[in-house]
Amino acid sequence: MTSELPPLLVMGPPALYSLFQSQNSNKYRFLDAFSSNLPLLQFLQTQQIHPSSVRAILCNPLQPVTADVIRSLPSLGIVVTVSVGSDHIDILECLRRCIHVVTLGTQFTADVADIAVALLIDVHFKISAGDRFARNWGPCKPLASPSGSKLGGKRVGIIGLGRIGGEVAKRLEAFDCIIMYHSRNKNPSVSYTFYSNVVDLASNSDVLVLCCPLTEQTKYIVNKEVMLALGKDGIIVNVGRGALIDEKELVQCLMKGEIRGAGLDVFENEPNVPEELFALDNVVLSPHAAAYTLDCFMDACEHVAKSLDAFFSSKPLIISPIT
Ligand SMILES: O=CC(=O)O
Repeated sequence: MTSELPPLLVMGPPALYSLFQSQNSNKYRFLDAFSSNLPLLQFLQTQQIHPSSVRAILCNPLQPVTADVIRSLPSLGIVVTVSVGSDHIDILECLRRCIHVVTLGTQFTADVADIAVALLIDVHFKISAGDRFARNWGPCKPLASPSGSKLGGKRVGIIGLGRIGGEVAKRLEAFDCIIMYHSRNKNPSVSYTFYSNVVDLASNSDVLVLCCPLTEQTKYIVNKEVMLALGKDGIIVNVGRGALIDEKELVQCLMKGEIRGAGLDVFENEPNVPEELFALDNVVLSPHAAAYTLDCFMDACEHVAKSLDAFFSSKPLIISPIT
């Protein structure tokens, strides 16, 4: 019976799909390529699936959908990713083959913006560092050093004022922060100061929040020059992609006190996190989990289900713009 279901090649950790899988196990035969160590074609062989019968991939940023993967599946017609970003998918190859690429729309926006603000507050007020301190607080220990200054009035430079960046701005305005931004284009519908140059934005900011997609143009958009321009009182928050920052330089700047701190949800070579960061109290780390609530997952599942249903019944797809 299950062998008659259309195969759905799953590329990404099963935990991310378990909810979707539990709701749709009667519709698709789930092929967990992520947990297999075999090359794709060999894996399919072990499942007795011919490559030409795979028409759909469900993926997430932890496993790339490369041109080689796409080329090995001659009937592939859709790649659905449980993410807003699509940098893990070879989009050019998909375009060349007219393969639909479906990303999430607004399902993760609010949670990611909330976590960006949470990371900033944590780094600024040293909440996680204070938590570690409090657990070993003894009568002879000095109090932790004060956190410096108020969050209100801080100049926050947002890199990428899209849906998530806009929500971060809205939240931080409520904390009386002064918002400024860098984006591909100036947004005429907001009054925040626009900087076309990231170094200029950094020199005029106390905090940089990275919310933009990773592309050839944005890789290492925060390099050493930008970090030095931000300066030793500056904080960086990254909820975009690890490779938006030159991570080696970031580690050096944090260790040398050339910037004040960082709140990081994403890393350049996930799941590897630079070990030097573990000993630093001015860093708050999060395992690419900014959109990790059940609510988000339920919304994402609905979107994925609708997209795959539409594809397999040849109906129009709801396609979010690729960012
Ligand atoms: O990383 C998560 C996403 O792109 O949604």
